[in-house]
Amino acid sequence: MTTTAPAPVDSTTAALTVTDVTVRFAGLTALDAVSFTVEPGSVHAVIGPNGAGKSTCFNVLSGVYRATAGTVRLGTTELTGLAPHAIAALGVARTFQNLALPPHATVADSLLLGRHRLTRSGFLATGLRLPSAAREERRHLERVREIAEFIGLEGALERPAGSLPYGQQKLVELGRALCMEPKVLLLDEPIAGMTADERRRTAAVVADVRDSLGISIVLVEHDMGVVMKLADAVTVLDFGRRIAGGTPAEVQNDPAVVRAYLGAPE
Ligand SMILES: Nc1ncnc2c1ncn2[C@@H]1O[C@H](COP(=O)(O)OP(=O)(O)OP(=O)(O)O)[C@@H](O)[C@H]1O
Repeated sequence: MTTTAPAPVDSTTAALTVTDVTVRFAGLTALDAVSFTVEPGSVHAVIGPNGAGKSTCFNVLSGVYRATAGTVRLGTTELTGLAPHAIAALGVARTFQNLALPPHATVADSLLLGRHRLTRSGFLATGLRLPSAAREERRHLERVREIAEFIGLEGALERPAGSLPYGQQKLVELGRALCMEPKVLLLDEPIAGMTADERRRTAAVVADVRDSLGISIVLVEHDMGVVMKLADAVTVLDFGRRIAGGTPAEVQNDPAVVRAYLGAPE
């Protein structure tokens, strides 16, 4: 579905390693010593029934919540306890479950927001319209165009992002995260609320992000069909604990997973 793929990130992208992460909220253990590894260039789904701890896990990875104990590392770089912007700057980008696009900004401007941390020219150089700043701006716009093409929205660059159908707005969000040139992309229910067509299109883009760009993806998703089709590995949570992990086929047949989903007695 894509024509021009943006240049791939370093194919030796590091693994994202979650080790014994525990998160406690007053009296409640939302995550209990959870460990898993997101292999470079893979789609790793985190699933589980309602209240299992998926969002909490996502929020720890993106730095919104601080783990009570345990570590998160990208390669050898410690991410534990860093602020969200610092984690993003180290190459872990996220999308949001609810749309977080400025309502009147064009698609191009929305994508450019993702380039912000990569912008070198200072305020003064840009303000004075120095040639170096102009060159840099051209480079960013070129990249924005490539990424718009990658997500299939090159024809919509000058349209207000808020005027697009919901599924396309979600793709703009994904594109904005890609504009950060991440090593790992955290996707929080990327297809929730979409039509069947939008779901198919988004799933294809997500697969393409892995296959063409080599970016690792952590996918928190309720739609089992999509998880089973897209994921290379699955971590299953229930009541804050990791109850199973493996390939989609392995976890699907795991009695603990079946019990957790069906609520059958032990
Ligand atoms: N900020 C918070 N303060 C207190 N408790 C929280 C907070 N966030 C989550 N929890 C609790 O932690 C547990 C895990 O919630 P979490 O939202 O991570 O689960 P989930 O698997 O994402 O659920 P769902 O599928 O319903 O979104 C729940 O019991 C929830 O009520």
